[in-house]
Amino acid sequence: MTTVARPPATGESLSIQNVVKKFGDFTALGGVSLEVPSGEFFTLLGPSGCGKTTLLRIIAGLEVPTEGRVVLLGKDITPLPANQRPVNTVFQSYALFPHLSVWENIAFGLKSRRMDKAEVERRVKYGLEILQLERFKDRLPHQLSGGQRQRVALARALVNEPQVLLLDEPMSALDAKLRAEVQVQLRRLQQQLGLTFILVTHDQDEAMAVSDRIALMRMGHLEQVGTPDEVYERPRTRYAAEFLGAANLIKGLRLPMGFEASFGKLALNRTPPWDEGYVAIRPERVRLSEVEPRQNGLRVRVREAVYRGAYQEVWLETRRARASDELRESLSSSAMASSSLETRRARASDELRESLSSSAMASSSLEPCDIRVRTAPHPTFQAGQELWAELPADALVVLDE
Ligand SMILES: Nc1ncnc2c1ncn2[C@@H]1O[C@H](COP(=O)(O)OP(=O)(O)OP(=O)(O)O)[C@@H](O)[C@H]1O
Repeated sequence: MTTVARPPATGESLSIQNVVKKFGDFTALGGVSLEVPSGEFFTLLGPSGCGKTTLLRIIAGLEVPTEGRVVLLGKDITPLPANQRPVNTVFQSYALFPHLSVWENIAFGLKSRRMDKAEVERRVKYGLEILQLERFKDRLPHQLSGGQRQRVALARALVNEPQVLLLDEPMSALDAKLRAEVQVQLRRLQQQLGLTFILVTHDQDEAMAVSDRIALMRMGHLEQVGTPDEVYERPRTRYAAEFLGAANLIKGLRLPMGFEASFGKLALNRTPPWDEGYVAIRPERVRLSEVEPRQNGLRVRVREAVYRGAYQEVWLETRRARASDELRESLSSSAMASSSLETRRARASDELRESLSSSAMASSSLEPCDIRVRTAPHPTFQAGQELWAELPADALVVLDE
């Protein structure tokens, strides 16, 4: 790819100020505020229907906000129609003209703006070069692969020299392998050009791979905004922890020096803001060993271990989870003789009581808890194996809600 000097960051930004969007009685965006510095790759991430496309369309000028403003480089662009904004959008469908060649597709918008012929030539040549499309310039869209079509759509948007490029799920039509390639190209292109890119996606891997910052959206609100590692390593809520990869969510009670879960006490690095709530730990942060760790060690039993090539996924049952499973089993067995039922019920509930490490716990709503671990593929673990699991304090994230 051609090397183009990245312009110095101006520090000026796209500013979304208190944007509300209502469709009749339905509130699609409930007061969203955001600052995106120039030259940033910013991603709106969230599940279907959370409002990310609506926000993108408001930035593009394709939708009018019910309340709030969109300010670009210090100028309020809220009243400007789409074609007068220094913003271009690449859509999911690419929307190429099937009867026009690659060259003509890229030139189309420029020509319709009655741009000088020499300038059209210069810009199309630049677009073909930056997206490595020179060899395909005379082909029709149906003679291109999905990835090549996607690059034509990008070139067509870039030749308009927008200040902000909006990307609405531009990779969703590509297969997984090609998508990963295009992600790398897109990131490299954005860094070369130093343009502001705003991407909409529901794919968390994609968001992590390309973005400087991610805004995780939930039902018309921003749940959390941060760099990929901030949102992954330090999710603030259960929703954020679960949306960005797998997480063990452990419910418990605040103690003066930590936290008490159904299976025992854990040291934390931060005092929880609640009396009863959740901490999270990523499966790859749990350590397994034969020897008791110095801190935050749990005696566990392997419920299931699945070999996945590059890693191994292990489900562990904690002592409390096991005791309560046994209790449930013994209570639900109708075939048992009533005398033996009484004995077993008494034994199981004794075990359960024993495993409750505090009296506060007995009255709380703490659920038994399995721990999911992602670890090296070897040595392989076996179902039934007894082990120690360490939940390091620095990997336990106290969730606010
Ligand atoms: N023109 C419209 N009229 C009524 N409701 C709409 C309109 N456009 C969007 N909505 C609703 O607003 C909500 C947000 O839609 P939006 O398209 O922004 O979601 P999204 O997060 O981009 O989802 P997806 O990933 O499925 O595209 C949805 O519940 C949708 O049904």
